[in-house]
Amino acid sequence: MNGAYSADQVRAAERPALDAGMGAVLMSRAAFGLAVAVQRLIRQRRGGLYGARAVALVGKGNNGGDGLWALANLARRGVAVSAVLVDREAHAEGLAALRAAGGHVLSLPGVPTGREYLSFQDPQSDRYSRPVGVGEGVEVCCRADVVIDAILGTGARGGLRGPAASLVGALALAQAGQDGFPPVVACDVPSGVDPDTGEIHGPVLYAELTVTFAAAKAALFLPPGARCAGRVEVVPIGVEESLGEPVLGRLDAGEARALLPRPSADGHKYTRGVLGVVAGSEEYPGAALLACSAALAAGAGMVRYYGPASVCAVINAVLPEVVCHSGTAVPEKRLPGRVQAWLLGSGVSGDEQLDRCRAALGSGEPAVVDAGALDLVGPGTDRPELILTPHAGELALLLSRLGTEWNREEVEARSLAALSEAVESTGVTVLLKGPQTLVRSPGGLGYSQADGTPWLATAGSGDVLAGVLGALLAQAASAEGADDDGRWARVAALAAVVHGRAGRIASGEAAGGVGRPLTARDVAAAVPLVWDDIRTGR
Ligand SMILES: NC(=O)C1=CN([C@@H]2O[C@H](COP(=O)(O)OP(=O)(O)OC[C@H]3O[C@@H](n4cnc5c(N)ncnc54)[C@H](OP(=O)(O)O)[C@@H]3O)[C@@H](O)[C@H]2O)[C@@H](O)CC1
Ligand SMILES: Nc1ncnc2c1ncn2[C@@H]1O[C@H](COP(=O)(O)OP(=O)(O)O)[C@@H](O)[C@H]1O
Ligand SMILES: [K+]
Repeated sequence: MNGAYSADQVRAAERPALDAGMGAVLMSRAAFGLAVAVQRLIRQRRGGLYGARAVALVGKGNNGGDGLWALANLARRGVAVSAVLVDREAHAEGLAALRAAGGHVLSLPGVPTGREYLSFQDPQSDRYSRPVGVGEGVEVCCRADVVIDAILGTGARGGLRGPAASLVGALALAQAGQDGFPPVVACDVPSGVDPDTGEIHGPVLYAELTVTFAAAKAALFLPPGARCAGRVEVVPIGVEESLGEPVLGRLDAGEARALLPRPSADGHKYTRGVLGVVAGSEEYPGAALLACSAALAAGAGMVRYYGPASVCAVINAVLPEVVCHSGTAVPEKRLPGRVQAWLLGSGVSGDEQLDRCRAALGSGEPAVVDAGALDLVGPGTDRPELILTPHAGELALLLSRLGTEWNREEVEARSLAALSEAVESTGVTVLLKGPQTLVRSPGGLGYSQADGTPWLATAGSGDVLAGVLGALLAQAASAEGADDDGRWARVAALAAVVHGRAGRIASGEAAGGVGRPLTARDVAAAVPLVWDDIRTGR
């Protein structure tokens, strides 16, 4: 499984090699991987390396060291390279290598002393270091074919400070306002992003590519930092065996393919999983229709729908396969008919539908708890087999109801903290929807999936996800074995894969297209195609 690791885990994995005096070897592997990725990017854009310009923003630590060694490598291949030092120290060997390869060294003014244009403090080679102000630093970057962001890596604490913050702030403005701003390649993690939480404090550049070493850092899987990282390429440096368990997993195509349920030769509809759906209402019948069609499309053996007679009529006019029950729920009683799992809450409104949700929750089967039913889950519920599916706004409301005030923006800025708080307070599994879908269950491994497309941000898309997850949950609950602690988070992550890939099929991106608008119905219709699409393990 693809996994993401904390800075401490990566440091611990590197420790034996560092103790054995192999620090320079690890750095040369990292820098070589970075240089190769930058060369590829330059070739794609210009056809060749000769005459190309690369600039690296260089911090004081080993992240800056990687950037300096990578520039030296690029210089030997004909690229005109410059380092902009943003701190008053820099990795000494990396700097010497860059100078030996003919690279230029520029340094920002040292802000704290108040002395203007303080040149880089290196007595042996001062003459090679040209002081530049922030404005010139920006110009140098704008003229480059690629900008390497090597200010901070796993040693970052808090947002960028001092001269680095001034330069990156000005560059971020240029990047936001200028079409021709060169692509940024982040070294290990985008500087200014917390490597463990993905939180952003202060200015940050949006990378087209992040070249990360040994393994992805957690920030590359976590919003909002992950949105600054672009494509992520992992460069092995020889310490991977010592990494242990990741803090966040990500199902790849091969794993998802192995997990997708398939009927056994002697299976029947009940062994394939019966899903009970309490969704929609007279006000929002569409949510029920979308959830039921997605559940059928994701392979449920049977879908039973519970709701008002008028919604049953709408559903059966379009989906005759669905078995509808329009009787009202008797408090404290089970709803009629056996099911293996529930989908509750998408588009529900009114007391009758909420009573049905309560009855279903009381039955003890696993359940997807969406939208209107989220209010029924309280602190200390302690049922990992309940999977909540809020988006950021709904999670903020849930957390506020549980006792800590959050708003949507805060959840988006600190999504891992918000998710963890919800899981710890309720004791249930939570899937947080968004460009990266995050999943966590009590005590279990978390997942971050990024399989979709922004075209999925369309009304009803969440109802389709809930339907897919309900069907996969019913199939998982009816399957024998596989009753480990991680199964609820895993099935939720799998649903995010199916939903995301169905979105990419519906938008044309899975077939190599640039993307086109889609409707939630298109996504539901594409769900069965995921079983084919994923077979090649792409
Ligand atoms: N170890 C290895 O073998 C390998 C490591 N590798 C590479 O090393 C990177 C980790 O290097 P690192 O540990 O030197 O930390 P790094 O991220 O460069 O920060 C350096 C210094 O910056 C400072 N600083 C902190 N926060 C700040 C802020 N907000 N704003 C401004 N300054 C701030 C802080 O200094 P302080 O402020 O505490 O004096 C800190 O000490 C890793 O990401 C990878 O690229 C690879 O080559 C593979 C082999
Ligand atoms: N920018 C994006 N990139 C990829 N997927 C997205 C993006 N924005 C939203 N999504 C996905 O689209 C779905 C939207 O769900 P939701 O917000 O509940 O919509 P609705 O309530 O309209 O059904 C979620 O599965 C979410 O992960
Ligand atoms: K960096």
